[in-house]
Amino acid sequence: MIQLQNVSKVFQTKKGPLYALSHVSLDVKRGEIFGVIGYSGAGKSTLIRCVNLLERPTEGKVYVGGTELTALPDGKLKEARKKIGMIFQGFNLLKTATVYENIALPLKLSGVPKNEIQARVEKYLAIVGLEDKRDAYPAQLSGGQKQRVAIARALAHEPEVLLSDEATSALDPDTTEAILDLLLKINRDFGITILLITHEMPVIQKVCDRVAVIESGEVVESGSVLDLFTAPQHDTTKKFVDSLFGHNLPQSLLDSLRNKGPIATLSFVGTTSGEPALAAVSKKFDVYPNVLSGQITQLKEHPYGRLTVHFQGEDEEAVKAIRYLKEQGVQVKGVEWHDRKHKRIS
Ligand SMILES: Nc1ncnc2c1ncn2[C@@H]1O[C@H](COP(=O)(O)OP(=O)(O)OP(=O)(O)O)[C@@H](O)[C@H]1O
Repeated sequence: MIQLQNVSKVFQTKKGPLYALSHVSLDVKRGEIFGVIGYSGAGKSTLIRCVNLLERPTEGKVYVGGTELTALPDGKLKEARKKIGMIFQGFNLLKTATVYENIALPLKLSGVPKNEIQARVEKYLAIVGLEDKRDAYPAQLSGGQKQRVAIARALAHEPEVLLSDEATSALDPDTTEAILDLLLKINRDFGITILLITHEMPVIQKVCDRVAVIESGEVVESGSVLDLFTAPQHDTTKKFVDSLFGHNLPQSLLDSLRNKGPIATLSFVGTTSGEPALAAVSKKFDVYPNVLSGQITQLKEHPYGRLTVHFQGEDEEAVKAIRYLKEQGVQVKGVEWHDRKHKRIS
């Protein structure tokens, strides 16, 4: 549905050319929610603005719905952009216009007939749950309500694609949840393909099917959210995933426990695989697994758990226990022994 082929964007600065994007290729499939995550300055805004050509790539091709936008003359580009809605961190509402007018005016400008405008505004205000605010001004709304108006404004053009530029970054956690639920609903009920950029891993975790990690203008890793959570390859991806699971156990505790058996990080997908396997370990082997910290979290489709476990007992028994867990499909990582010389577990 959205394809970036070898897209680069170079800004000319006083210090010379700056590659905000460097040979980026992405393929977002129809109907999916695709996230791009990266730290500040990684190139996220430039990337999303290249999709609707708010920013024109210096090099490369951009396709939306099979049309190469980068090849269109201005008139046709304007038409093609109607298929692409966009929402922003700062909402971008007209302060002097009511909620109704904020949604209606852009429709009028793009030539939608008057009776159709009213029907659409009412329909999409109902979908975002703001029928009672139609005559309010933006200043009279909360951040979450402003973003709902912006979403209704985007949907009123009945786009095939919605671009979300850090849409929840200015919102508190509860409001973020509610807006993300609304994006999930829009994706599910209208089949709208969503491309979002964010620096927040919980956003990726909650709504995305696939994700690309961007750093210094380059995609350093991409894949399904599940694959990136369970087997991150690049250091930046690991940092993002770890940010959700930091354990912060005191070093003195870890040092003293390591003398009595290894400490390992277990990860598993689904509620059934990890915990029962761990419970079986104490019955099958002469080892006592103590959970030092842990979290089971919900990815869009699957529960995903990560536990830090101390295996108290003789090393030989701990080796067997860890091997057994791996056989049960549990990923075992970061095994720390007090004496590493004789341990290899495959
Ligand atoms: N118009 C511009 N002129 C010059 N440099 C720019 C311009 N726009 C962006 N840049 C630079 O391009 C790089 C990527 O910027 P971009 O805004 O895309 O990053 P980002 O990941 O969205 O960051 P943030 O999360 O802080 O918004 C940065 O080094 C930025 O300074």
